[in-house]
Amino acid sequence: MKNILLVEDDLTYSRIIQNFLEKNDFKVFTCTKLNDVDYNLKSNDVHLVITDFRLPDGTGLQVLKKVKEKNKDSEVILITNYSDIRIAVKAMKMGAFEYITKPINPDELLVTVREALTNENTVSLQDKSTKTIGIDEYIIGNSHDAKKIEQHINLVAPTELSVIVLGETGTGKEFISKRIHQKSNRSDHPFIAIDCGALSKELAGSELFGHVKGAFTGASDSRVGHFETAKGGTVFLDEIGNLEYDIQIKLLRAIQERKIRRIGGTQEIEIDVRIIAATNEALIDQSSEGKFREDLYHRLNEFSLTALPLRDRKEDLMVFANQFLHGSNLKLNKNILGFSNEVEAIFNQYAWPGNLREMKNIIRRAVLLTQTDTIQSDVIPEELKNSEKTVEIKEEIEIENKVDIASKESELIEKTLMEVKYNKSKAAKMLGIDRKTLYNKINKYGLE
Ligand SMILES: Nc1ncnc2c1ncn2[C@@H]1O[C@H](COP(=O)(O)OP(=O)(O)OP(=O)(O)O)[C@@H](O)[C@H]1O
Repeated sequence: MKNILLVEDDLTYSRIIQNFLEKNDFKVFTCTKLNDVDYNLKSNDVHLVITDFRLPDGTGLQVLKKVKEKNKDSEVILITNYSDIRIAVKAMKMGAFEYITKPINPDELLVTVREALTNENTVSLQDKSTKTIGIDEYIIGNSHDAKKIEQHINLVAPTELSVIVLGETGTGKEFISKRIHQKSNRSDHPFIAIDCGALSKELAGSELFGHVKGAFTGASDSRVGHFETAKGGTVFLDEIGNLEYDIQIKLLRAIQERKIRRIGGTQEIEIDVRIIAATNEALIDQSSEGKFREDLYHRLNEFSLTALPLRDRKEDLMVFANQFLHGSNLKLNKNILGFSNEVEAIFNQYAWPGNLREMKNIIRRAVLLTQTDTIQSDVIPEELKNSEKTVEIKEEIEIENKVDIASKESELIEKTLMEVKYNKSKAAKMLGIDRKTLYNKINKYGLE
């Protein structure tokens, strides 16, 4: 029996969900606050967490962060209101398995829970494991751009070049990377996907390169890192822009020397991996601003590919929609034939901030709720029907991202300055920027 932790402060609601899931053979633990999550994760062998967004002492995103810190492969389902679409997109970006919206449709909840728990990556929160992606069908698309991406994949796959895949969240960067691996000479060896955003600062080095027994408090056994596990295969570094600066240095050394040393160890271990990294476009700016090491960026960027946002792939839009419809029909045992003209029109004007992932989720939900043979607009979320709001959401997401990057950059500069006792030449060197840029940034963020 699989164990679920439900974090919901509305006790009536919590009881209803708990009863419903227990009737369907799940064991459900409940708590009402963010503060109680740690205790519950520790004391119960939890396989899946379902959390409401609004909690009395925090948010579902904080729950998500806690769970992912404990084990990045564990799945979290977030419950939101329709009006919280931006939160939902953010949650997906942070690694939530799915978001479902209130009022909860029991069938939708059950399908989502079952999917999360049968996901081949799902492991108990008490386990530790790396993530390998499932074999979902890869769709090429019909547009000129889509065909060009496929050509580039075919071109670069058999080489040993490191690749950077650029693109917004949910555009298929991981899918593209996996396809490169599958078409490469390394395809019989592992494809190890690492979400750099979910690596904790303390354990990132150990996750990537392993550690020896006693290397740090809590290292009671030695451990093999992802670079060794991936021997002969491909390491996929997702959200590479989130790697801590000191890990960037270690990574650069590993790539250059083709050798690693486990944390706390003295022995040099040869590695045989190809690296594919994914990021959003901001990495180029981050690199020139010193947040991401330029030398590492160039090492990784021997070849680059860009996954286009869905809103710029109008020709491919319905190809994806129909394929996702087909996939959902199979999964949910339905036989829905297509979309109404109105739904197609809605899809065409929507900005799709969550790109393919968002589309797949919306179609799956629509399939679940449709009782006729065509998907009509009544099962499509309201947000999609209001294009002005769509543009607004997109702009707000962009602003949020910018603010986020700026605050991280300011933190990094401050930390570096403190480390080198405010010696600006040293700080600029460590950050990989010139002194003038550093002075400008100190002024910009008021760090003096
Ligand atoms: N070419 C494709 N064919 C079919 N489905 C796809 C394709 N690309 C992406 N998808 C669907 O979109 C989802 C998101 O893709 P993926 O995880 O590769 O995006 P991503 O850009 O790596 O996202 P993130 O930036 O959030 O890590 C996948 O789970 C898959 O269902």
